[in-house]
Amino acid sequence: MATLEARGITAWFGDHQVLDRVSLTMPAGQVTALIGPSGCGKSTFLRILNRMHELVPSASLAGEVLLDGDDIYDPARRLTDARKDIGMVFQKPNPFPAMSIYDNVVAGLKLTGVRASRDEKDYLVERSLTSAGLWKEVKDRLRAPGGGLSGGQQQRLCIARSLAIKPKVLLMDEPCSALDPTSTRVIEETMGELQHEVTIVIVTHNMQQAQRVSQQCAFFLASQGQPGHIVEHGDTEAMFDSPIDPRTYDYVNGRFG
Ligand SMILES: Nc1ncnc2c1ncn2[C@@H]1O[C@H](COP(=O)(O)OP(=O)(O)OP(=O)(O)O)[C@@H](O)[C@H]1O
Repeated sequence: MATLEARGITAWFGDHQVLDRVSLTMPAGQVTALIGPSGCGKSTFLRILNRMHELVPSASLAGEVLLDGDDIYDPARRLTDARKDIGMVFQKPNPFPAMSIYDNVVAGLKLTGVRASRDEKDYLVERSLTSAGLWKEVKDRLRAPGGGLSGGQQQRLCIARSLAIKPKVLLMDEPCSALDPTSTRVIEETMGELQHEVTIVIVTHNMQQAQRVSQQCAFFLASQGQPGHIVEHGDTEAMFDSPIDPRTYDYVNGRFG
């Protein structure tokens, strides 16, 4: 578990500036929700937090991302270290469909250069699936393909896959938007339990979800000619009950976006 701090993040795709000097502290052991209308740069910001932004050829950025004080963009740090410490779960569950549930969970180990014995893997699979709230449902069919699970189970499998490499931070980009309400509830409960072992940052369009799962919240906005920036951030309860900026009030009350 670690505190993630973005300082003065400005981002471009080619000459299109999409973020302007975004600074935000995402405290250890808490869930931070990033909210705001479509296109205001939430996903771009999230992808900057684990160095995925640089995978887009036209992308560039300025600013710093500090993980417990260490800049993840420091040239002396390896890219794989940032990815190992800061995991990501995407909108659409993306397990390897033909691979077994077991192998899906341990799939990230090789990629990050972690060697593990059979016993260690067995332990890691049970631990990660338990943390992701999926163990009881799959413990008798660990050799069945991951693609055979329901959408909600697949998303929890992806969470387990991320947890297996023991990240300090877990980034979640609209993790429930492809799921039904029951699966959404299960993922939200899982997040509540996970936050004691990993710092969570979630992008969500669902205001009720932001209120249910997060303790911190940041409202992003982009407007004509103005790149995405944070209008207001702070305690989730305060942001929803007594926002300072009228645009935050309008957004959290469903008046635009
Ligand atoms: N790969 C890309 N190449 C060029 N422009 C991009 C790329 N990805 C995003 N953008 C642009 O960057 C801006 C911010 O997009 P981003 O996806 O970060 O916003 P968002 O707030 O996450 O939106 P949504 O809520 O719809 O997912 C948009 O103008 C978008 O068109």
